[in-house]
Amino acid sequence: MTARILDGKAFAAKLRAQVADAVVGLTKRGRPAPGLAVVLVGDDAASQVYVRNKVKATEGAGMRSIEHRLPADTTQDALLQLVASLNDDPTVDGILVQLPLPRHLDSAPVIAAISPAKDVDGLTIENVGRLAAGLPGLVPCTPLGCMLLLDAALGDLAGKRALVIGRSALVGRPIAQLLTQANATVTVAHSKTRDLAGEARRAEILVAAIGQADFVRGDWIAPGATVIDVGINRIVENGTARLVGDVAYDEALPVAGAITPVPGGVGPMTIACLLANTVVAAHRRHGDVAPRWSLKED
Ligand SMILES: NC(=O)C1=CN([C@@H]2O[C@H](COP(=O)(O)OP(=O)(O)OC[C@H]3O[C@@H](n4cnc5c(N)ncnc54)[C@H](OP(=O)(O)O)[C@@H]3O)[C@@H](O)[C@H]2O)C=CC1
Ligand SMILES: Nc1nc(=O)c2c([nH]1)NC[C@@H]1CN(c3ccc(C(=O)N[C@@H](CCC(=O)O)C(=O)O)cc3)C=[N+]21
Ligand SMILES: [Mg+2]
Repeated sequence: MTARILDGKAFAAKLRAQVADAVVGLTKRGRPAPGLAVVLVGDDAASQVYVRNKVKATEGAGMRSIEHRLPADTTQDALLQLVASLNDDPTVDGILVQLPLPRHLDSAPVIAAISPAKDVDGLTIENVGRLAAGLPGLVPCTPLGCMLLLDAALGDLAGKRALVIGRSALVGRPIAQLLTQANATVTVAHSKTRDLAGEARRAEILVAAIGQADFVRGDWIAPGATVIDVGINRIVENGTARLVGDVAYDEALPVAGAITPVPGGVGPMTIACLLANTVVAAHRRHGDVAPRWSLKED
């Protein structure tokens, strides 16, 4: 047996097409094309990849991309001022500040400065609270992408045992909340978890968001489980660099029922969801009913 490969690139293309349709709809009602502003301070490697792919996708969907690349020695005040000006800019519907910031900057006040209505990363206290309370808001892109993939792969998740490895504000925690909302039975593991392999073996859905190359081994995976590999790890082998996930993919392939590859899995979905969130934010700002996204076969 070999796992069904969940082709994130293909699913993301489908979502981007839905986003592009929604942009056409907005334009037909006389609304401006949605604008997405990205702020990158310094030169974090994972963020560089993200920004590059994002600019292309934004323009491909008929949206406007606004890029602010600031030097690594940018001051906290300058960054806060930039965020304030993006909040006030009527041509900007979504604001994303790339994390991590250089060490001399404090991310909490920067995130707090983002208008919740433009917070397409879903990181402000307002949107975190809305997700926790089950109220509509803006949901972080990677968790949203994982849920769309799971919905397409499995349909109803009610009663399924899910393990999320990782509890970050950007990835692990919101994924666990969305899985709970979808009626899965959710366990959250982290660096203090005892017998992680044992926890993993019980999971029908396994989400790895750790940041360690090939950390989850093949014999941790329950036969037939659905594996969502969020990790983006750059490794150098025989002098050449490549991206690998948090799951030992070759070991997992003969055991899992379905699996996302890296690259080509969750990453492209994150970008498509960023566009989707920006279009949702634009609809709400204009008082229009926001679209709903689904990648299920129809
Ligand atoms: N595909 C995509 O679109 C995206 C991919 N990523 C990638 O996903 C990965 C995770 O990102 P992020 O959540 O931001 O990372 P963080 O470093 O913020 O969080 C990592 C989490 O993994 C846990 N962890 C670390 N080591 C272990 C271990 N040995 N055993 C069990 N748990 C462990 C940590 O536990 P503790 O809390 O106890 O420290 C923490 O909760 C990274 O590779 C990142 O590059 C991130 C965003 C988007
Ligand atoms: N505020 C904030 N929000 C984020 O969501 C955020 C962030 N900061 N900082 C950096 C991480 C990392 N991240 C990625 C998203 C997509 C790809 C991606 O497109 N990956 C593709 C392409 C890889 C390639 O081009 O080689 C893939 O996996 O197939 C990668 C990495 C978002 N992050
Ligand atoms: Mg990927």
